[in-house]
This record gives sequence, C-alpha cells and structure tokens, in this order.
Amino acid sequence: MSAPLSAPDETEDATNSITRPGRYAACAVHAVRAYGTGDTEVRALDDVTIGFPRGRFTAVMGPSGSGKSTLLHCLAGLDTPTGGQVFLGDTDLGTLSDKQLTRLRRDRIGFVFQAFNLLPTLTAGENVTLPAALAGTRLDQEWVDRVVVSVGLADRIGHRPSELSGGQQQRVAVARALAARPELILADEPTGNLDSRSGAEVLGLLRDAVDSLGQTVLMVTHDPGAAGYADTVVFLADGRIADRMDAPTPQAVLDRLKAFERPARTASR
Ligand SMILES: Nc1ncnc2c1ncn2[C@@H]1O[C@H](COP(=O)(O)OP(=O)(O)OP(=O)(O)O)[C@@H](O)[C@H]1O
Repeated sequence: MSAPLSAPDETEDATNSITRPGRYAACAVHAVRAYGTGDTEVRALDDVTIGFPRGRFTAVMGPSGSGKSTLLHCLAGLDTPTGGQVFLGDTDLGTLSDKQLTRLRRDRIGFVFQAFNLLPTLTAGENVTLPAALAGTRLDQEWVDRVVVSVGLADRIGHRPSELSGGQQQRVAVARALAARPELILADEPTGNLDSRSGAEVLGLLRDAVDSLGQTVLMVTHDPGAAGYADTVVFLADGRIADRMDAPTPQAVLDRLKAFERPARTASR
C-alpha cells in the first residue's frame, strides 16, 4: 500500500518520516510562505507539513486565498518558502541555486496549467517533445508514441495549436507533461478552460497516468467533480492543512467544502 498523507494531527510523526529519502514524490516540512511584514503580513502557507506519496493522485482544494497555488508553486521551486523546507524526492529545494532549480523543474516535473503555454509555430508533436529537446534529454520514442496515442492525439500530431480545440490543446499539454516521465506532475486548475467533456477526458488522462504509468499527480482544483478523480483530497484553509479525504466522491467533497464555508458565513453575519 502507498504511504499515507500526513494528517494534521500527525505533524511531528510526519516530520520525522517525511524526509526519509524516496518515501514521497514531494513534501513540505513546516513550510511557511509569508508576504509583507508586521500588521500587513499574510501567511499564504502557515506551517504546512505534508507528504505526497508516489504513484498517487492527490487533489488540493480549499477556499479562494487558502494557499493552494502557493503550495504548488513552492513544491515546484517557482516560489520560495520563507520558513521550513520543501523536497522533491530527497532533494531539498532550499539548497539549490536558481540554475539548479530551473534544471530540476525541466528534468523532474511536468506542468499542466490552465494556460496551455503551447508554442503557436510548432506542431502538437513538436510541442510535446520540446522540453526534452531543450534539456538535451533523449526521449524514449516508443513511450512518446504510447503517450500520444493514450491522449488521443495520434491523428492531430502534425497540427499547430491554432488548428486544435481547447480540449485538444490541453491534451497536448498533458502529453508534454508525461513525455519525459517526470517524477511529479503538477496541475493547476487543468480543466478550468474546458467544456465538461474535454475536462473529463483530461482528468481521465491524469488518472490513467497514475494507474497505468505509475506517475504521481498533484492537482489544484475548485471543482468537486475533478477532485472525484483523485485518490485523496487535501483541504487547505488559511494557509494550513485543514482536512483530508481518501476515496473522495464529488458529493462528499462538496459537503466537506460547505462545512468549511459555513463558520465564515456565520461569523460575518
Ligand atoms: N505575491 C503576493 N503578494 C502578496 N500576497 C500574496 C501574493 N501571492 C499570494 N498572496 C496571498 O496569499 C494567499 C494565498 O494565495 P494563493 O494564490 O496561494 O491562494 P489560492 O488558494 O490558490 O487562491 P485561489 O483559489 O483564489 O486561486 C492569499 O491571501 C493571497 O492574497
């Protein structure tokens, strides 16, 4: 069985076990990300300790401003915690230079963000292989072919992004994230711009990446339906891990989210 995510009340135990090299695809240990100082300080992350097990699909949810994107960005080395540590595997990101962080992102993380970030002058196929080409990494062509077929792009591979639908463009972004078999796939609202059918296809692909390919996926979403594809949902509130749910269903996630919102509404009345 996969190692469990750390529950909020298991922080100390998690801190001890979490840094054991290789146990988690990524983890945060007492991570703090503060913006501003004094009275105006905002703690986007407020002492977050959590590990994301390998070969699992985890969704991160929570109210707007709860710190979801900040957590994702810190785990990706795109943002730097002001306290604590973040690890990719057993690599402490705080020990790396900017150049090393850039290389780590390129070599070890696949990104699927809401803006597809495809290059318009390249074909779908070239967009899929570009990061590896830039990194000078030799791709396993058989693997790339399998990814392209599994994302349903085999007959669109020579098309440019402008000749593809939004859903197809996002599938190119998913294929690009999978092509080099990164340790971790980070997705930030990957279905935000898509109609429900295309969104379901992209989520199915991420699910498949975990089930068939053994990848690790971490996805920020507001959508309980999308969270239903995950193995586990982690809920953030005010920069802290507030709750978690295994084997989530969209209805159970919705109910849990409502429970978070209720005290805030009561307090404002
Ligand atoms: N560069 C910044 N400067 C100041 N405050 C920031 C900055 N980035 C984020 N914050 C604050 O940190 C908190 C967490 O922001 P974050 O974007 O991580 O939340 P989120 O849960 O992803 O929100 P949303 O669901 O709306 O995207 C918010 O209060 C936000 O205003």
